[in-house]
Amino acid sequence: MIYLIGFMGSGKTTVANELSKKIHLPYIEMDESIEKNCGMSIKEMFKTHGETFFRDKETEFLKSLTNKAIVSTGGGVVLREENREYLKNGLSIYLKAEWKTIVERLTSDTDRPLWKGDEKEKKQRFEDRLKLYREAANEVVSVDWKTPEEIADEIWARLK
Ligand SMILES: Nc1ncnc2c1ncn2[C@@H]1O[C@H](COP(=O)(O)OP(=O)(O)OP(=O)(O)O)[C@@H](O)[C@H]1O
Ligand SMILES: O=C(O)C1=C[C@@H](O)[C@@H](O)[C@H](O)C1
Ligand SMILES: [Mg+2]
Repeated sequence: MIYLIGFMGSGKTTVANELSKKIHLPYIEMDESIEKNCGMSIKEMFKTHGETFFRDKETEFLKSLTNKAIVSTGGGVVLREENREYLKNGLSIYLKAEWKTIVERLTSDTDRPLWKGDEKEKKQRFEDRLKLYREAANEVVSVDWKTPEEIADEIWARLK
């Protein structure tokens, strides 16, 4: 299993799509799959059942995958230690983005329930997560100033 991990907006979905075409492996979108399984959007899930409910579903889904695939994970999948250990046992690639890159990409986003609050709150969440991504990663790839294709090529080169 190849897991792409990283903060919201780092490009996991975009790069998973690109990598999938390159190496002919199916790609799974964790957020979307969980939404489908639960019959509601993540935004709705946070609102009606709370974050813990979503995090339980996330761990459950992560551990349920069996067939080899590229998995675009949710940005917060690294919050639980058991998930970090699980990811590290596969092949997990951390798409590392600068704060500035994230802000540029998510400026007008309203769908991500944890992309909220003032700039300071969002930046704090970003900084608190950095060490968790590193802890869960087998490989780190910087994504700033690179096209999705260049990033997919770099990942592919490291996998060979
Ligand atoms: N390398 C890139 N260069 C320029 N724009 C990019 C790049 N990668 C992603 N983007 C853009 O940034 C935004 C966020 O990307 P994407 O949805 O792939 O991130 P994500 O890591 O999957 O986020 P989330 O964790 O919230 O699902 C999208 O609008 C996407 O088109
Ligand atoms: O960073 C996070 O905690 C999240 C990222 C998204 O991918 C979703 O999984 C959800 O919005 C939570
Ligand atoms: Mg995504």
